[in-house]
Amino acid sequence: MNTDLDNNELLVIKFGGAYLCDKSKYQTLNDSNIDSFIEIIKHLVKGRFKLIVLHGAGSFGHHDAKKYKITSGFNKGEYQSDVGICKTRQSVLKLNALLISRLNSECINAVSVSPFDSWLTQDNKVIQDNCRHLELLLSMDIIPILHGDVCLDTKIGCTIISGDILIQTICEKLRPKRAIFITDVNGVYNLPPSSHPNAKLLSFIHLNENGDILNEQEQQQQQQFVHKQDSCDVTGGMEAKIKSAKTIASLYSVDTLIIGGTHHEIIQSQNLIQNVLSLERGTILSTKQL
Ligand SMILES: Nc1ncnc2c1ncn2[C@@H]1O[C@H](COP(=O)(O)OP(=O)(O)OP(=O)(O)O)[C@@H](O)[C@H]1O
Ligand SMILES: C=C(C)CCOP(=O)(O)O
Repeated sequence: MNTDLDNNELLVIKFGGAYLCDKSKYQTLNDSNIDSFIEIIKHLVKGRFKLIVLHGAGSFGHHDAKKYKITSGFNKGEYQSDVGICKTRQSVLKLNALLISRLNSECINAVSVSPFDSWLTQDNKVIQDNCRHLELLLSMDIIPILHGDVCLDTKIGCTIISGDILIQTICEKLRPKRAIFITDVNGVYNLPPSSHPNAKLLSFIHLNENGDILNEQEQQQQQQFVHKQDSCDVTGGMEAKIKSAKTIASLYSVDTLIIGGTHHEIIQSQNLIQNVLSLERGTILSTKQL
């Protein structure tokens, strides 16, 4: 079967758990943002983009993973990791099944491609992925839906693999036109926006090939970008997202956008980058001078 991809049509898009859920309340959805999730995907499909979609776990996963210390590795006696693995997976699969059933009911062909069965890490480094499955599904016009998940680890037994890490490997292997992170804030701010009402949105983070920030002001502010999250999160929050976005943009030369899910019109537009810059909504990370 011919699976040659026109990478110019491929978007890899991660919907954050903070956007889809209320992260502070166990297994609680954000219903209006789930409606928007469906609308955004519908429009992108209509716009003839090929899509790989990922979603975070939000309050369907982080709470269980934290309680059973899944990121500390397998320890049945001390952490009850055996119980924790089952509970965490049950939680995140609940969210995944719900999103897919909503998509399917809108006649969007989307299937679950859980990382748990096919990805492996060694001491938290990815050593096996399912990108070949993703390519085959794309050639069949089926949208693969991945999610942050429990991952078996050949050294420590088990860990959590975030959607922010999955998207890195996917971009490395499939080199899409663009990677998009959708979350509950407008983009990356110079200061944590929840505790700094006057924080400034950074529209463009210019990087060199090593992932170093080139714009002077943004470089100076780098240390202040993030703070410890208030919400329940085991995968590093915004800090991990910025790190992942920097890797994707610099090492794999894929222009990357971090944006709030309320900006539908921008996410769906063909002229995405220009709109983000001119309307000052969202943050673009790129090695090019845009
Ligand atoms: N400098 C910053 N710029 C933007 N957001 C920030 C910054 N520092 C901290 N944050 C916080 O990061 C949060 C989003 O990160 P988080 O990891 O929770 O998102 P997510 O990817 O949507 O969730 P999940 O990890 O469950 O998939 C925002 O709610 C925001 O308050
Ligand atoms: C906590 C679990 C199960 C996955 C976390 O994935 P993320 O929300 O994408 O960071």
